[in-house]
Amino acid sequence: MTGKKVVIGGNWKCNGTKESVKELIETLNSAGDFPSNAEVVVAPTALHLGMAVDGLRKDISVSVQNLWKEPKAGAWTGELTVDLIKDFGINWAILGHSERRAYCGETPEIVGTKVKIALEAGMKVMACIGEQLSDREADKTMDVCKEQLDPIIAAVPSGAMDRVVIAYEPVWAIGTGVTATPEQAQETHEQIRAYLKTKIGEEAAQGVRIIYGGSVKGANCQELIKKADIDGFLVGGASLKPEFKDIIACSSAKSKM
Ligand SMILES: O=C(CO)COP(=O)(O)O
Repeated sequence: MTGKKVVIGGNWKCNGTKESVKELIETLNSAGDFPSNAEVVVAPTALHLGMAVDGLRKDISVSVQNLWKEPKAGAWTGELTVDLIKDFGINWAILGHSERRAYCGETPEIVGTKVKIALEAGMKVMACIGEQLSDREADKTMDVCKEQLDPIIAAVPSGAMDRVVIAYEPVWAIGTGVTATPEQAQETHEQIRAYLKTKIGEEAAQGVRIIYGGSVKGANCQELIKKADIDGFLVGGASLKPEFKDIIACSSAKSKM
């Protein structure tokens, strides 16, 4: 049995109405006890953060989906700085999501800067990495992951690695219904952990939670979570549905390993 908690993240992306978010909060609040080894985090849109912070049961943490690359509030129209986020009682950030890399011009260096800002402010981070289909086909999966990982690892202040979760999300599996097979996901997670070992040492690398994202559902989470280097999930579409409860529940399989 590993001592690590299983991270189950729900990335709501740019979805939700006041009504649907209210319903989702009620569904999660009435979901019964979660496995004791599950760490559940949901990331609503910026507009719905307040509803989630006020409305969700206290064993569900709330995350932002992004934050600004400067630490202090000020003249940054349209942005959220880490001091405002923390003031709201929010301690988690998803950073470097592939959609932000692809559509908002976030380079590996910008992601590194944001990781540093969040960690220096005491927050926990789900730092996302992952290759495109063309990278995988060209056998470049780990080259891309390393390029994205390097600035993230370099950004971690001393002693803060336990607040970093690496979310491996192959872009070809996001929102497509095509999940990486448990074997494919395990293979890359294992390679990511091996690379982390070369950077931060064996013990620290073993402690890092590496979670998988890309078309995770109630129907496939059981097989994925059994894999040795899969320490949880970052869920998109299915996190907006009642089946998110089933994905949380599968954490218990890890406590038996
Ligand atoms: O991008 C994701 C989570 O951050 C995954 O999204 P889907 O679960 O909808 O494929």
